[in-house]
Amino acid sequence: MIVAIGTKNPAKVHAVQDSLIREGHTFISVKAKSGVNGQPFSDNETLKGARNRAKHALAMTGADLAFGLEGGVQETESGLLLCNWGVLSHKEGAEWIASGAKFPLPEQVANRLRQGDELGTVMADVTGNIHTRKKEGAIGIYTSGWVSRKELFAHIVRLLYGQYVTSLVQARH
Ligand SMILES: O=P(O)(O)OP(=O)(O)OP(=O)(O)OC[C@H]1O[C@@H](n2cnc3c(O)ncnc32)[C@H](O)[C@@H]1O
Ligand SMILES: [Mg+2]
Repeated sequence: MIVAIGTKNPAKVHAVQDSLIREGHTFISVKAKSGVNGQPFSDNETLKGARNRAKHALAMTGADLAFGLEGGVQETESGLLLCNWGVLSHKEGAEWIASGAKFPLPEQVANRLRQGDELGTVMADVTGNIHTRKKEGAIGIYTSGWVSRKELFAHIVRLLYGQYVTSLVQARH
């Protein structure tokens, strides 16, 4: 099967490829538009970005399945939480969704986002490395490496793919 991934960000691409390594699929990664703000500010907007990326990746490649993975933030009473969403779209129209683990960003980082900066830019300033969003990510920095951005997306990928496999099993009964 051909599996598309709606991004060129290696943290996301490797999350898909490594998680599904034993499935024998062919992967194509394409820069797919999210159609939402560069820095989504709610669960809904982040999910919408993931869905748009999955749909666009399917259309751009003619693949059988496509992953859309999107990062955003969500304002809560306990601070600004990093949130991540994924959508897996099948060419026949079926779709599965899943979100990732959440944690609060430090207040000084959260305040820059509230003022309009993107997290990728803020993390580049904090770490002095413009590639942080493609590597360990904010989650890697603020957990001292205990959870990386790739691991976070890998969990979402397994939640999505597992739901897809379950639908195949159920279709046989
Ligand atoms: O190339 P794409 O797939 O767009 O990857 P991205 O890193 O821009 O990721 P998103 O668009 O999904 O994330 C929205 C914004 O949040 C940033 N971001 C999200 N999670 C991050 C993390 O863990 N570390 C650093 N920046 C992060 C990201 O750089 C964007 O500014
Ligand atoms: Mg982006």
